[in-house]
Amino acid sequence: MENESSETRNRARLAIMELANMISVPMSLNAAVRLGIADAIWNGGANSPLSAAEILPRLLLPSHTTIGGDPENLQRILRMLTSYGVFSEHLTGSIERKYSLTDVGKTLVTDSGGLSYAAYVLQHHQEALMRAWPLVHTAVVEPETEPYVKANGEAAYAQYGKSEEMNGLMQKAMSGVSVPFMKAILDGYDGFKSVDNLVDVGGSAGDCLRMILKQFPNVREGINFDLPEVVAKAPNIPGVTHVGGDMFQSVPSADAIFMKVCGNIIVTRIHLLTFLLIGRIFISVI
Ligand SMILES: C[S@@+](CC[C@H](N)C(=O)[O-])C[C@H]1O[C@@H](n2cnc3c(N)ncnc32)[C@H](O)[C@@H]1O
Repeated sequence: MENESSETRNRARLAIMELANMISVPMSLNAAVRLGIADAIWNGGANSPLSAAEILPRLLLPSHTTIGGDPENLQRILRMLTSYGVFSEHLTGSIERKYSLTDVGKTLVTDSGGLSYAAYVLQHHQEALMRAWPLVHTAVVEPETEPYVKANGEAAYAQYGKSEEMNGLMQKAMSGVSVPFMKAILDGYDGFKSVDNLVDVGGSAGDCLRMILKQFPNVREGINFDLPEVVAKAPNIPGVTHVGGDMFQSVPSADAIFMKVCGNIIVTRIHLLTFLLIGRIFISVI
């Protein structure tokens, strides 16, 4: 082993300690969302730098909070997330630190449609997922059963289907991520202009189809295909038919197939899916 006092060893020890404590970053982010810090600072577009004591009365504190909250602990969360680019810290002569939102922080601000990335943050830290993370090592030694199933007794989507709360959070998270993403896609992509009917496989609440149909009136029929429990909760969208089923069994036919997935849940099985499909396929992975 190298000399323990060398610069390289010092940096390595710090790096491993930072990694060991890394959980504090997403947990602080989760806390910031639960408290509604982004909307409080945004304050209808002002985004003026505010101290922790000024932010505190604007937060979503439960009604039983008698002491009005703790500004010091709030500041710890603000400083942690400032290190990761969510907030900007302002030191203006006084010793009081003030915080505004960066572009990253602004993704958590609720828009006029009630959406933001906040639900995505909450969805990724819900209790069932948090129970699975400490079991990741078992995916190596006992790969037959995935950690989520070991922790919760069934697969994630099966569980979402039974729980209104989990299903609702999933749909809200997907809408929050997909609406701005689809705006960006539709700004520069015109591949739907010769499509008459389109099926969105794993379309969740149908936001992507709604936006495609609005921009491309030539798409006369949209089929939002997802698990039966998911489409049962999807809203009515003119021109869109919700169809429930399992994509690994079959998918409804159409001129073209649209598939937007976040992460690798479905991508790992896309090779199987492509055998089931006929027609043009538009796959987007973010
Ligand atoms: C990560 S979400 C993506 C949702 C949507 N495409 C978007 O980008 O906003 C994956 C979607 O696939 C759906 N899904 C998962 N397994 C499925 C299956 N076997 N058959 C049909 N849909 C499925 C889920 O219910 C969920 O709505």
